[in-house]
Amino acid sequence: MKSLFPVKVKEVEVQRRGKRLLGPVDLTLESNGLTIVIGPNGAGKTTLLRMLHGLERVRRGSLHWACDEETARREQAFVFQTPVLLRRTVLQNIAYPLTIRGVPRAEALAHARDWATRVGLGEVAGVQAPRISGGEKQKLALARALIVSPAVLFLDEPCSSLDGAATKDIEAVLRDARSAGTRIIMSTHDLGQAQRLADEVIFMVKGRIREHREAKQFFSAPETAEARAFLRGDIVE
Ligand SMILES: Nc1ncnc2c1ncn2[C@@H]1O[C@H](COP(=O)(O)OP(=O)(O)OP(=O)(O)O)[C@@H](O)[C@H]1O
Repeated sequence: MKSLFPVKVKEVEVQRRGKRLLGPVDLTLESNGLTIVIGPNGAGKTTLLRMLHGLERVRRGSLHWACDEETARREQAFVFQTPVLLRRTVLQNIAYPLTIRGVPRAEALAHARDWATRVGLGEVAGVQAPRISGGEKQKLALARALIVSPAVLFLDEPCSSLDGAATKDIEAVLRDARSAGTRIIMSTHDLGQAQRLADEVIFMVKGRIREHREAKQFFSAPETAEARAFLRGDIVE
């Protein structure tokens, strides 16, 4: 399969009801590393991820993956901050992306069972998905995204309402996915999580990318005054 990377974003703007939510943004993402998007509330982190995933209408500028559009679309998965679950069992939810791709039911469920165990949902595999806890729902969403081995995985604050144990489990699954070759791009409010996971950081303020750098450099010597203030814990507007 042809690589999706580099993906090139040139002067992209996203607007809603005449208000600019994002941009203009220039960004090139290479094929390696885990990218963490950080910045104050309302900085445009979610909109950036949605734009890259093709969920936002790009009003100005261009977005190009290195492959054809159909491959790019097929090879991406997105884990939303509040996962949408089917009113079925945990196992059936995890198997769903395979069943809609025509994988035989027994095979899809066997694969889903494997994923349920990997993300720590083995015990609740037969429970109706709406009844599981918030942390378990995020694990389900992650397993359901990873079961198709996407080339790219977007996650929008996947641990925002989770306790330490669930966060630790999810970070372990993400590290494994990265080692297995999935290119991860995720937003977080949690600076500790950003430091634990990031290979590179995108720092946003007011719909613009202010820094895009290797994580160690960003955290040890941020270039902009806004990033320095943000890392100190000051309010950045
Ligand atoms: N559906 C919408 N209609 C109008 N404005 C919106 C909509 N969704 C988001 N916005 C605005 O767009 C801007 C960027 O929002 P976005 O959710 O991308 O930021 P964020 O950095 O992810 O924020 P947070 O950290 O609070 O999740 C914000 O000013 C937000 O109020």
